[in-house]
Amino acid sequence: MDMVNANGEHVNELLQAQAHVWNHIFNFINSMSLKCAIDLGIPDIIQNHGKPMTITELVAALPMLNPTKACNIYRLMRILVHSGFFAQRNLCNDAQEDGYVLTNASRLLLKDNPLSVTPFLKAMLDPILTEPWHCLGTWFKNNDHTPFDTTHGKTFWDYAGHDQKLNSLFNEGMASDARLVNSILIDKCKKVFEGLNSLVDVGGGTGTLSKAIVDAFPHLECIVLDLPHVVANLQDSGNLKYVAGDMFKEIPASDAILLKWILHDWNDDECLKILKRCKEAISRQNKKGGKVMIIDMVLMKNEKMNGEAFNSTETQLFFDMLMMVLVTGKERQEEEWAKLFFAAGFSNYKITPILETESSKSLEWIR
Ligand SMILES: C[S@@+](CC[C@H](N)C(=O)[O-])C[C@H]1O[C@@H](n2cnc3c(N)ncnc32)[C@H](O)[C@@H]1O
Ligand SMILES: O=c1cc(-c2ccc(O)c(O)c2)oc2c(O)c(O)ccc12
Repeated sequence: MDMVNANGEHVNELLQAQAHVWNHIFNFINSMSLKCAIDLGIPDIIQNHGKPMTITELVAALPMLNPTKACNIYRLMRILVHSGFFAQRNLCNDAQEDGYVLTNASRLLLKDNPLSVTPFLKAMLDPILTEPWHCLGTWFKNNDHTPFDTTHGKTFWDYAGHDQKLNSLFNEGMASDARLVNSILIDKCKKVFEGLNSLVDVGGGTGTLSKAIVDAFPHLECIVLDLPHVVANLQDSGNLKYVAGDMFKEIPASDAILLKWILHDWNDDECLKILKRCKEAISRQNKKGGKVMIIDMVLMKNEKMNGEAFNSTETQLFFDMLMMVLVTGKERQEEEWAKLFFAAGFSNYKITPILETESSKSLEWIR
């Protein structure tokens, strides 16, 4: 029944609006509850238990747990069951107890899972990366390039270059996410690598994708170009070489260039500079031209955003805001990508969707 209050407002609509606001105020609690479970090592403890784990067994297995806090672990597990990171199974024992089990989501958080997203979670939820969100409003009124700059007084990249904790957290986070994409990428996009003799993975990080590529294409000479603090101490192996450099200054000559999650870090002018350096590198190697392979997100069209694809829309918009807060980048719709490519002098492009929230673009540049 739709009650109307003394002010003539529809109470149900008011309560729904308040619930919507509360949900958005407290959304961060899901992220921080998950981070707490990782900090306590709960997914691995349940995995190592080998069968559904009762709350009593879980509490007993938590290292360094202050006994006075033990009574609150069930509350943490309750919200994580609700958000789909754990489930409960009846043990069918005399006490008819329930035990916690992992779900597909928490299996991706196990330390030994090669596709583990835990490094990525730790990077994204580290205070260095979450603090800038408090400066977003201030940033809209100041002259800083990013809220990250407002918070830390330097760019995300400069900070990573001087803070080993952020550097390793971020590089491991990218590597863990890259592992998830690599197998899909090499299976689905094998053709783009065929016929190439050389490839530069620009901003290739610690080389997770490049290692997978040279394993799949042993004849390919591959260079990972990244900032000195990223590739320092990384050893060349076989036809994979690490080069410290700045993609805005020079990119080693090559048949092809790979840009995975690079251009979304940068504004349009910066992207044009990167793409022009890519063209120079290819032109030095092969006068007939070559290709730039871009693995990045293609934002869905506005009308689709308001349509059925709610979850992937929200993920895409999360990344777009992340790029606004941490770096000078943005996520782009196809029209925005096309405008960039043609402004950089490329003659055409082809988009090959890889994942629901991301697509790869293989740029063909013919002189
Ligand atoms: C979002 S990460 C992507 C890493 C990797 N391509 C991947 O997909 O996992 C962006 C990368 O660009 C690198 N980068 C930033 N500025 C750079 C520059 N001026 N020259 C070369 N690499 C740079 C960073 O160090 C980082 O490794
Ligand atoms: O937190 C980050 C996450 C990502 C990221 C991770 C998985 C994806 O599938 C993706 O498309 C982007 O990219 C970043 C980045 O590019 C930065 O420069 C700084 C931070 C991040």
